[in-house]
Amino acid sequence: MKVTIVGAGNVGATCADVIAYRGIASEVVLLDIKEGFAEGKALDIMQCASNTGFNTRVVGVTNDYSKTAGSDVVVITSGIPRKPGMTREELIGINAGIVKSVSESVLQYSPNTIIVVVSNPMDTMTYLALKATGLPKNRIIGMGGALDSARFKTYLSLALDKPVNDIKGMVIGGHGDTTMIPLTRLASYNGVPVSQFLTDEALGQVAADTMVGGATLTKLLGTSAWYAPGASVAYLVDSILNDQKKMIPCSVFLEGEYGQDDICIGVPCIIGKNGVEQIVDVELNDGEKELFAKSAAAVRTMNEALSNVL
Ligand SMILES: NC(=O)C1=CN([C@@H]2O[C@H](COP(=O)(O)OP(=O)(O)OC[C@H]3O[C@@H](n4cnc5c(N)ncnc54)[C@H](O)[C@@H]3O)[C@@H](O)[C@H]2O)C=CC1
Ligand SMILES: O=C([O-])CC(=O)C(=O)O
Repeated sequence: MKVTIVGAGNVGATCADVIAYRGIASEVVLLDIKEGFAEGKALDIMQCASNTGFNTRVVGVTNDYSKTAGSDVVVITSGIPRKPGMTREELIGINAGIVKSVSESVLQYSPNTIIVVVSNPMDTMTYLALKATGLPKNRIIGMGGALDSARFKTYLSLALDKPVNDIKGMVIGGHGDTTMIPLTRLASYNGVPVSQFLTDEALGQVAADTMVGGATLTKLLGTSAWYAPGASVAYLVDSILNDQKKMIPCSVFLEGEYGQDDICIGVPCIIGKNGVEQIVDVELNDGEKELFAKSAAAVRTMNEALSNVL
């Protein structure tokens, strides 16, 4: 199985590293516009193989899309990240043009591929990739919910002082500081609702920390995060390539689901070899429905800014 990752920066290279290390694909192509950069990252990752025990071939190329031909999955991480104090939405001016041209270029060589969009503002970039390529909606997947849910589970684990892998939880809605919706009501510690162990105040704090999870890291690091984002993309790619049919919140095109139309936004999906195989209809309560509608309204406003590229 072959995966191409466009953008060999922090997120793209980390994703390639996790995919190789875990043997998720037999070949990974890293592509970047910076001369020699992807080649260097690929070589560095390949030189881990004998000491960590993987056999994945990692190839780096400078803007040569012919080397990406026949990819089963293409991950788009190309574009600029935010700096402290910025929102993801402020990246649209530069990233929209990049995501549009990259998604068109990859399809020339991999017409049957599934595209995973990572570049921010991710929900709007996913919508742009879908509209620009005209691909069927099951083949365009925005990655944000897998990461936000990982952060949610991390903060729950810290608040509960329990192992993170005993905790289940999902974040839906937009991938923005104010648009994501951590589903605290449905989160559990080995099947037991976390509300049995945490006060409303503590749960509210977990939700608030989750929502600004990316901003917190951006402030600490001076640029946005990459370890958990790269691992979250690899987790999603694994579910596609190995047809795991995991339920993962992803930004996908809605046609009536969750009361929304003509928008890409995070909802729980079954992810397998066909990409988005099902949108799972979780019964939300009135408060959650209201938050989802507000989140969708904000994403829709952002999408209006695409009128000059679409
Ligand atoms: N959806 C999510 O959950 C997350 C999204 N992100 C987003 O991912 C994007 C990448 O973040 P980082 O890797 O930290 O940035 P980075 O700056 O480390 O890497 C971006 C790379 O894209 C390359 N690039 C730019 N234009 C290109 C083009 N036309 N073709 C090929 N490559 C091109 C640059 O040369 C650079 O190497 C940002 O937009 C960031 O906001 C980051 C983390 C999580
Ligand atoms: O915070 C950012 O800008 C990058 C991102 O989407 C994340 O880490 O969640």
